[in-house]
Amino acid sequence: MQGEQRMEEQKRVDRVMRLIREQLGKLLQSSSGMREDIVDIRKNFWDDVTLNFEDSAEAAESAASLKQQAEVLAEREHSHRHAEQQVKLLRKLEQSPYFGRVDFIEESSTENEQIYLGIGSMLDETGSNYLIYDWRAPVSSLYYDYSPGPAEYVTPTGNIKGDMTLKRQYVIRRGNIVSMFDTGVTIGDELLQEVLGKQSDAQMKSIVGTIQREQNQIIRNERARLLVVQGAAGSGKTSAALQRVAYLLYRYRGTLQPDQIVLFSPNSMFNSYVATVLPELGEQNMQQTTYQQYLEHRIGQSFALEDPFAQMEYTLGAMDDPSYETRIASIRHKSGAAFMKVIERYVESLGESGLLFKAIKFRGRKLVSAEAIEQHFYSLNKSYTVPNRMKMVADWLLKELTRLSKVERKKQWVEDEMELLDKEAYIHVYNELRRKEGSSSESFDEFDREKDMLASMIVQERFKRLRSRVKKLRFVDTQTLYRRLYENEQALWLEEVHLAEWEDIRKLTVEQLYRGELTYEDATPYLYMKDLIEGFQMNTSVRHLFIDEAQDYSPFQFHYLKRVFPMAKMTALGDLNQSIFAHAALGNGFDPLGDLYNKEETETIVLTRSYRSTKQIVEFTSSMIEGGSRIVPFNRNGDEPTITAAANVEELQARVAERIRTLQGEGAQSIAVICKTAAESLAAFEALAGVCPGIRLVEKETVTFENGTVVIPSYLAKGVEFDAVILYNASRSVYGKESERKLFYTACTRAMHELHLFYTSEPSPFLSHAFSTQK
Ligand SMILES: Nc1ncnc2c1ncn2[C@@H]1O[C@H](COP(=O)(O)OP(=O)(O)OP(=O)(O)O)[C@@H](O)[C@H]1O
Repeated sequence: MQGEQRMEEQKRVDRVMRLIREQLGKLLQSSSGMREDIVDIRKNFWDDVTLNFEDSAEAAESAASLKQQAEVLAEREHSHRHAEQQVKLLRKLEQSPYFGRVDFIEESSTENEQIYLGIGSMLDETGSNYLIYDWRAPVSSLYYDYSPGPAEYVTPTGNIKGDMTLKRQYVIRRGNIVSMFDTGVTIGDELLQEVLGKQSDAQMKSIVGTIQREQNQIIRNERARLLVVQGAAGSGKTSAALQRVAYLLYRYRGTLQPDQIVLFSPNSMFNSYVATVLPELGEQNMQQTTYQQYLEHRIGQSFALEDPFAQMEYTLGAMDDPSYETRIASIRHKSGAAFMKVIERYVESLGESGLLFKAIKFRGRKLVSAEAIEQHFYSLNKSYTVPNRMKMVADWLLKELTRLSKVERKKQWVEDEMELLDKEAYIHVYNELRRKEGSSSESFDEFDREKDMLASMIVQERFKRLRSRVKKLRFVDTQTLYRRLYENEQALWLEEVHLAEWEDIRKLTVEQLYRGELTYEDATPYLYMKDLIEGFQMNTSVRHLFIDEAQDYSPFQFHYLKRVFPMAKMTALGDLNQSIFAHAALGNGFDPLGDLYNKEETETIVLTRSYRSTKQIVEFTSSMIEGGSRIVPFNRNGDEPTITAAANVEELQARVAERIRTLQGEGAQSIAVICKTAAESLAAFEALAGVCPGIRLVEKETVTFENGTVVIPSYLAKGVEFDAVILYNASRSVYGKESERKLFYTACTRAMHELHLFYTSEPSPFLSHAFSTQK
């Protein structure tokens, strides 16, 4: 029976493969025809339109002809792009046409329909029956959500109920069924076993064939304004997020463009790590960025801006700094949503008095003084908001500039510059005058008017920068205003800051700001203040915001993002056990998303099954954290993690090098030596480079993720995985403080198949459980 079924299925695969090849052949032929057409049209574009501008009727006809030709070209280009996408999809289907099947009898029918699922849809030769359904089609969710038995799926027009009579999975390679099995459980473990047992790629994998039920809920969620995914390390949060992007682009094709989806990822290297997953699914990529990139874009050159990794290096390594405790308190305080209130009150008070402006200067002279701007601002009706008044000030300044530019034209410097003008400028002015006055006049004041015009041209050119600065509201002194927030010790806006450390935080911040430094914890509050004064720079075109590693964002940052992207639904994916930033490191109840949206708009999905690591590694790592017993390992066995003691650093390095060579010898594709900080990484790299050829150092500037052997600081390894992880120095002296527990856990959970830890003198206390179970 089994054999017969398999033969039947193979026959179907053969038929589908034949059709794929036929369709591919036809498409290639017609698409090459289309390409030639396009090249032809582009080449002969101007020959095929009739251009005649003699009178208005002729000109209108020319315009129509031009438009028509452009439309033909656009239409061909569109069809060609579509054909190309279709070719790409068929090429992928040719590798493996489908991975699953469900048989389903709808409640109102007796027909047992067979639904085959693949990475894209395909119709039969009649064009009316689906041979393969796209995995994102409504009916396909049956496969992910149910076992055989009563089942239903959601369509845009309502729910369809029925009975699933069969669920089958396939592994098909180049047109041959390699394996096939019927499954009772949601998605059979056998296939997952096979997928997870593989070596890691340099890029993230697409998981369409083995998406789990809980993951499917994330992927297809359409209701929630805020979808929170709290999932254990390696539970597929990032994977599900990427499939969700693909799903949304499919579900809303035609209305949702890839650039209306933004993914905030933990670092630039991570972008290259996930970059290829979506094209793999046949989609163009969404926009990817990091929070730091956004800050840099907004803050520009105004300050020397610290990045989150520099902040992390400080919190991990600068315990000897006398201001250390103050800085940590400062980070915590400025990360909270309550601090937003302080800034709001401050800006409110600025509406009454205290705003600071910069004079508009030109050639070393003040054109409009700061006092004049201030006076104008406060003369405006106070019932207008601060940003509205700011806009009015800008309009007033632009008018002032127009007036002042006329005065400026008479200045000697203009005369001087005129002498230096080249011939083209003169010709240009001459022609302009002719154009304005018609060809007739050769009047006596010609020379004066030419001079006037040249002067106006020179001044206008130089005033351009001033105007653009005014339009950007650069006349507001936001840098000093931010410092003032801290300078005044008894200010009203600080009323609610009941913090023992506040006095020290205040002083420390003022010092930093005097030095022109803006710390990472100050960056978002600064922007918030700036936006409250100048008006929010909102992005209303983005419809979906994905925040990966959400636990690394502060509540303040989340509220801020919500304001910047007011039209976007938010999907926040995180693991509180991997909260490695100082603002969260100690608070176990830390919940950055607490009150972002109200309850009706928020949905939370918890993932507890961990797919990345072997059972042994999951059991080992989950013993390090509170609530770790809730993490369910996927049933995939491997070697126990090892913990090796070394007498001193030299021996530790020799042992690590030996382990690397063994792993390389065993064929591990990706090996990471994870260190705590950048400084430790550099030292490790220098010690290992001579003895482990090909080893590379990953730094925060590294932008591409590649396979091989790397030395990497813990916080850059976030979100990424490796076949084997070596924890370079798991000594108590390195990971001893409670606040380092989550960092340690994050580092260890990067391992897929093997985990090896090394230490000198005393092991980290986070390993105590591992030791007690070893004995
Ligand atoms: N349904 C699935 N089928 C096959 N592989 C899966 C599935 N879900 C997750 N994986 C694999 O598990 C690994 C971990 O997934 P992913 O990186 O998305 O997890 P994560 O929750 O974002 O992890 P972390 O928080 O630790 O960075 C990846 O190799 C991914 O391909």
